[in-house]
Amino acid sequence: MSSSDIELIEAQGRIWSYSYSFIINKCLKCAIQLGIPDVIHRHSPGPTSLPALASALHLPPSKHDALRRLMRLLVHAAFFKLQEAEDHYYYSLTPASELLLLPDDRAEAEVLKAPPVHLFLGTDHGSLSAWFRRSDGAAPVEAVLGMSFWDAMAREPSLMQTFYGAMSGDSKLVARVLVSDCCKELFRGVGSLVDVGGGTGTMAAAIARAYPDINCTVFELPQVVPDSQDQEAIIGLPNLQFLGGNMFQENIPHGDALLLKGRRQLREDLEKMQGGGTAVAWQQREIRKGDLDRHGRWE
Ligand SMILES: C[S@@+](CC[C@H](N)C(=O)[O-])C[C@H]1O[C@@H](n2cnc3c(N)ncnc32)[C@H](O)[C@@H]1O
Repeated sequence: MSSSDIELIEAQGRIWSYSYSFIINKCLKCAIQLGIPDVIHRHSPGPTSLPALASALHLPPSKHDALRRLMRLLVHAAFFKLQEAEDHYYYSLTPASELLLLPDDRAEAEVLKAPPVHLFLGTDHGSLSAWFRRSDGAAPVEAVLGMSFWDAMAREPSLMQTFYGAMSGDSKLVARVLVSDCCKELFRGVGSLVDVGGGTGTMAAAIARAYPDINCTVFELPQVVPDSQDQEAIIGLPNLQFLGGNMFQENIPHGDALLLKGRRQLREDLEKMQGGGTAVAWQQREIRKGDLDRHGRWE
């Protein structure tokens, strides 16, 4: 085989691989909808055999082999662990599938929560090629919904509750690391902090609680900001307040530190928009979740 053939085979494989990458998304959604993580969890501490899994899921025998294949793919994607013994398959959870357990089954239900996967898995975001042909400035999701994602969500209270609940769960985990001793240095000299797009205030509340001398502000879309009585009831910290506003239309309040959790692109957009001379000075300290991911510590 010539070297150009090898290149062609590799190129073909790449196309197949990316064309089929939607399968993992579909299989993950399917596993969540069938309740596979919860069934395996209830069988623990031992792993769950394939027949036990199929029977607990009430699947017809004609689908047992398809279940084995579904699990094989999800094992490959590290959502489950596989043990094989005497031609039998046994499955157990991994940290990723533990996060997918229903709240009642989750050991740390209050602390950990999966990202709102069901909102995104299998979602039809419309045709990206059609979006490229549009001359207006709408984001792809706006082109499909006819409004921003946030406005669409504001019309569906249950969706809002799910989304912000999940974001808050995610923040609890990150906040636990952020206020631990290893990150103390980050807060030295900070007298005020603004959590931009800070959701329902979980992260800012954790910081305000750990550092009573830091004055924390959550800057959020007005529809997300709880009313003042609720703020008192939910959080009740003297050094934490909410401010409603749109960061793309209004100045972000001044703070010694700006927190943009895990939002690199947003940070770049804001840098462009704010230019110089506004409330935000970008030499101010930032706390970025991505930095923790890359280096295992905060910069
Ligand atoms: C992905 S969520 C992150 C929430 C929170 N920072 C966290 O990490 O859990 C993005 C947040 O940005 C807020 N947001 C979106 N557009 C905004 C805007 N124009 N001005 C202020 N906040 C905005 C949303 O309401 C949402 O809470």
